[in-house]
Amino acid sequence: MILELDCGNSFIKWRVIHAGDATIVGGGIVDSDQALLAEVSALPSVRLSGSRMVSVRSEEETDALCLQLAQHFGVRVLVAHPAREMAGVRNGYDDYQRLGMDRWLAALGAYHLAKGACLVIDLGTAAKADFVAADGQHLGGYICPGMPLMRSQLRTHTRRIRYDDASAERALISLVPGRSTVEAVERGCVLMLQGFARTQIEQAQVLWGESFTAFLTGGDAPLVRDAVPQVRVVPDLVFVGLAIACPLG
Ligand SMILES: Nc1ncnc2c1ncn2[C@@H]1O[C@H](COP(=O)(O)OP(=O)(O)O)[C@@H](O)[C@H]1O
Ligand SMILES: CC(C)(COP(=O)(O)O)[C@@H](O)C(=O)NCCC(=O)O
Ligand SMILES: [K+]
Repeated sequence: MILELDCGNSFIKWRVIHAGDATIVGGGIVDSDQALLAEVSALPSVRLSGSRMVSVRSEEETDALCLQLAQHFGVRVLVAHPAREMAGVRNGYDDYQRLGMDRWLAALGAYHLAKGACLVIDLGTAAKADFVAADGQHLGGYICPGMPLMRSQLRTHTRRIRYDDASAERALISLVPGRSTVEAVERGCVLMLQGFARTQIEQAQVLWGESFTAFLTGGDAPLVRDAVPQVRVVPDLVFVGLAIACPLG
């Protein structure tokens, strides 16, 4: 069994797959290293033969987690590193090492699935878009604040915007103009995300007409999927790319 990890700025996404056929044994989303160790340990009869990881966290945090995983489960963790070119995709950044590894792997995964021009919209802590042309050239992309950052900026930099998580969730049953602070903020931020996603689709249409595949991923993908019906929602897109970048026998 292989443990796969996607360490974002807010959450660690993990799953355990069978080494042979990649069927999924279990998985989850956790907000700390401790919670990760606890959840993976709680899987019944799990025997890990290897592990692979993508991380956008600091080198120190990433190394510390790898060490804990090695001590806990006795596995060496393969960590994905930047590349100029991989699996037919050429990194489009001026300095390829600066491109976020989650973006790079999602682009590899998308190109692998699309086998042609593709757009990735990834809605996590940050909202990201990346464009890969039909010949595999990564054209670059965009980074904006995602839902958690938009929310916390408003809460932090205003004096009268305060509400709890439960009312935030209730506010999103509809997107009509808000009649309370929580509704106005939550719905406003979702419309911003939807606008971001739509604009990226329009950019792709300008580049490629209708000859492209758009992918939507990241924890907040459900908030925009109805606004961009032409996208393919692939929650594990980063893991698709991770398997390409870090093959394990
Ligand atoms: N089960 C879940 N646990 C935590 N966040 C979730 C969950 N499902 C959806 N989300 C949403 O996903 C967002 C985080 O997305 P994610 O792609 O994991 O971010 P990152 O990779 O930056 O850590 C949160 O803002 C939250 O709204
Ligand atoms: C843009 C990001 C912060 C997104 O992180 P996430 O929302 O996945 O937690 C990450 O991809 C990153 O640190 N990128 C490096 C900068 C860049 O891609 O240009
Ligand atoms: K991410």
